[in-house]
Amino acid sequence: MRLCCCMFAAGNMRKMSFITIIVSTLILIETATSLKDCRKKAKYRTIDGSCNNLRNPTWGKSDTKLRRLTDKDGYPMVAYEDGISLPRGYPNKLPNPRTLSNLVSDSALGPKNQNDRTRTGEAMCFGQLIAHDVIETAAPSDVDCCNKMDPHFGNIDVCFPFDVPSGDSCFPPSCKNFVRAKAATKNQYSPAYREQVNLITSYIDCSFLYGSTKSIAESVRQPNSFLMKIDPGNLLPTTSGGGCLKDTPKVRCPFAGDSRSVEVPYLSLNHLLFVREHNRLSTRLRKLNWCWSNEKVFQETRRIIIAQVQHIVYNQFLPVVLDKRTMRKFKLFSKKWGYDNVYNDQIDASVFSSFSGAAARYGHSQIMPDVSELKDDYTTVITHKLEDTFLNPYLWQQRYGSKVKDLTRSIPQTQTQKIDNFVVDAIRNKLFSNKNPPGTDLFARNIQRGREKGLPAYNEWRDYCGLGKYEYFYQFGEFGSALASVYKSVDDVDLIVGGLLEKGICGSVGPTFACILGIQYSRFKVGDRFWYESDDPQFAFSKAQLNSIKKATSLSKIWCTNFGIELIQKNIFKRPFKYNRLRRCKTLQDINLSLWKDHDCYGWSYYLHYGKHVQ
Ligand code: HEM
Ligand SMILES: [Ca+2]
Repeated sequence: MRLCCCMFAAGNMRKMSFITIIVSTLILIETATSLKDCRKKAKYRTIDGSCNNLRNPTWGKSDTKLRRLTDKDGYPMVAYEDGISLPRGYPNKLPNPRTLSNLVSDSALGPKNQNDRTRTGEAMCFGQLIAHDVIETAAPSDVDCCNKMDPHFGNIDVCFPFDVPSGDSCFPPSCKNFVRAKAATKNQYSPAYREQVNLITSYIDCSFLYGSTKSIAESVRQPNSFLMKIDPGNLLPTTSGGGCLKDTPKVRCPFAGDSRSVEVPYLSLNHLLFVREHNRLSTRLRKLNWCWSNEKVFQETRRIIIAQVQHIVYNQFLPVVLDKRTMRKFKLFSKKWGYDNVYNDQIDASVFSSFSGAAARYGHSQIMPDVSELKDDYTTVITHKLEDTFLNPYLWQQRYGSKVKDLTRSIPQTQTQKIDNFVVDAIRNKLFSNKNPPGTDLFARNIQRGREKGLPAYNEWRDYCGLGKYEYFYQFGEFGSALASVYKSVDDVDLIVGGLLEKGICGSVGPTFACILGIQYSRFKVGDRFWYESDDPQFAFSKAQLNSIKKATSLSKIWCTNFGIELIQKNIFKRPFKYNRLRRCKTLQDINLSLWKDHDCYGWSYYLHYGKHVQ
């Protein structure tokens, strides 16, 4: 057994190049079996992301495996303790995650004011929405790993709970439940190591709005219509059951294209934004092109909304996450005008594990401690503690959504927390405390998640990114000695811990996370056949339409139009300063939908009215 462990020690396993060969074989086999199902000339994306890549139709599809990057020698970036499935450091080679969380991410250890000087609350909220467009790792929800009576208790394949050590300032010594992400089912072509499953489409395709499966896609749409379902008050539609707080009246739990929409009000409001935008644009398209079928109006609207979101992500959102050099290095900005044929069918856009398990979670450090309302005088503020709002739709649902305007007026005016190693108490000490008291610690969970997913340690990623490994703890800066007190080696430091301790340029993420995010966001773009700047005649926008999307799309305009906000700055992710001052909503440009006027409809209309068909 000992021998076996040595053989498969985390580092050694990466030297097993046959795994890479097996992975590529697997992909080819998947391709061969499902290519025939693809409609090669389809104008619209499939809901589940299949057939985006015509050579490998399952790339980026929902309900497929997460990927691993391969290092320069072609070995996968994976680091299970036994090389196959045991969490990195298992059973006790690495520090307790809660101890680490207390040592490096307790906001009491940081400066008094941890607000970001330039970024707004929406920089955080939209970050979560986009994270929920690309990744939802499958995990069982009904297991209690701290309960001896649970059939999975003590089974490391399923359970990986952690202890709260004595002397904790918030929790009594106790066991914290932690269930491992579901292992993907294996077949003869699978890699030897455990892999996880992404339940949603990896593409930036607004699956948070339209769903990643046929059944969700159907349930969010109004039957026989081009519209999305809404509730009275123009709110998210509701259902009985769902993941809401148990005090929520039985039939009032909201649902959306992604199952996590009710996690926090910030997120629900962002979901609501795009439901409203879909209904706004589709209603206008229907008026413009009365001869289109409901399905055509729906799909054309979907295509425009996805283009808007892709444009916002790459030109407005990512620049507040990544420094300019990284944006340029990975060619993330769109071209100012016209088409840009970036598509490369060799690039797999599927999410890889260290993106979802660590780097893309940078946003947890940005979460603000309050949800606030801002009245229309733009000075009166009412705040609600974040911990009272988890899984609770009451705030924005009450009185047919009467508070939606005040809540959404506030988000672009509040400051987000800095991207750093500190995490607010609501998230680190009270996560879901209103559902399962006394709650849990999201930072500790992130550490535990990285280990159970076999993510290579921080230093491996520094090496991968060409940044050079750290040799001494002092290189981690002010928290180096805290790390030295619990880790045995610099090489052991967890990716999420080291990544968030790095300082980025002008408040963006540090170099290791910039590298991981840069690679993944480049793949989302270059690996997406339906990328909005494509000139593929099968589905491309006309040049005029594309230029209108580029020129007139801003999240600020979509926000103020759909929420009825009077004043907003042009760049919603940055606070209103000199060059980004507050202005009237109507002064911001809107997409020019008349460019979607279908002259065929007008020909028919003329024919019906005047008995003569003109083209
Ligand atoms: C606003 C409050 C937020 C809450 C309450 C929250 C909560 C959570 C929770 C409970 C998880 C699962 C943790 C685990 O067990 O592994 C999670 C995962 C994640 N979060 Fe957040 N989060 C928030 C905001 C954000 C933001 C702002 C971002 C990014 C900018 C983000 C990115 C992610 C990512 C990428 C994952 C991994 C998803 C997966 O693999 O399924 N979250 N979050
Ligand atoms: Ca998606």
